[in-house]
Amino acid sequence: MVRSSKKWFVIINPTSGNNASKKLWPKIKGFLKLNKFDFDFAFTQYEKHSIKLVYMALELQIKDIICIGGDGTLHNVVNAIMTQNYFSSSSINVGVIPIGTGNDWVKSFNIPSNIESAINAIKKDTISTQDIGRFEFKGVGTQPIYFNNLAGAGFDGFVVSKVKKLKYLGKTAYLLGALISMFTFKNFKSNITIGATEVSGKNLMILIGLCKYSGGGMQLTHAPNAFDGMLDISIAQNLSKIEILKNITKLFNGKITNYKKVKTYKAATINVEFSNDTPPFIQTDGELIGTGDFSVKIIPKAFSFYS
Ligand SMILES: Nc1ncnc2c1ncn2[C@@H]1O[C@H](COP(=O)(O)OP(=O)(O)OP(=O)(O)O)[C@@H](O)[C@H]1O
Repeated sequence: MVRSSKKWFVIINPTSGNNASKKLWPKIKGFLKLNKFDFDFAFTQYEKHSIKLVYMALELQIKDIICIGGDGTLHNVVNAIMTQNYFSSSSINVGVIPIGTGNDWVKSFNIPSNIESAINAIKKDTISTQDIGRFEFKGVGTQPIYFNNLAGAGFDGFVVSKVKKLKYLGKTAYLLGALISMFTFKNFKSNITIGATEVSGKNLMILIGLCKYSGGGMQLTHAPNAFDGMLDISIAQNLSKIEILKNITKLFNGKITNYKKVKTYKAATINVEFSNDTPPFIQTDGELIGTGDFSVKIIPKAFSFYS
């Protein structure tokens, strides 16, 4: 049950799910009131605005946040939680009503996509606390970026750069993005250090996962576990276009990690240096973040959510 003294802050990204959040907000607001949630709310007005909104809620001592949007909105909420100085990150609790295009993170935890069921799940007051990835570009002095689902460099980042323009198509945007990218993407050279293991060579993509699904339901890492204090890493080596096409269904059923040119690892850290003149795109939780040499380390049990 929702504790009567609890105050909530609801963040709505009106653009997520092809503007579905905006359309559905009156209905969601009605359900929240019906279920006696005591809440304030705000719409995001620009990219990453949810970071400021979370800071604002925490300043008002509101530690229970409801995030209405897709993976990108949740990613920004997580980044706010990991960079604020008001409370320990794991003492802030986030409920998610998933109204995005991919909605990948919620799938790992069976958080319902139906609005009423998602609210009922939050009402149960059951909290889980998962690990978070801390991504940092090397030598450029930019702030770390935190991710709660998966980071990817190479083909994966390239697909995300294409998907942005295709999101009006809904979930098929990711598959179509992968097919389009296949023809133009070029494999890249890199030196990778995973824990104490060094791997050099030409690769299609490097995936660093915490949870099971990304790219609109693809399963690209071998044994992801968001609670084991480890990164679940896949390196897809020098696959040709034909090999990508032949294996495309395996991207969705989890069997891609059995393919001979896909190597999997578990480690608490990874360092990646690119030797191409044009290093590949990188994405975290489906958000394109740029390109360059980077490192990632795990932060165990840092993010709490209603499960
Ligand atoms: N008012 C706004 N105008 C434009 N962009 C916004 C606004 N508010 C948030 N955003 C941006 O919208 C982007 C996409 O949001 P989100 O990922 O939640 O939806 P989606 O792309 O439909 O879903 P998914 O990531 O699950 O496929 C995020 O990068 C976020 O920073």
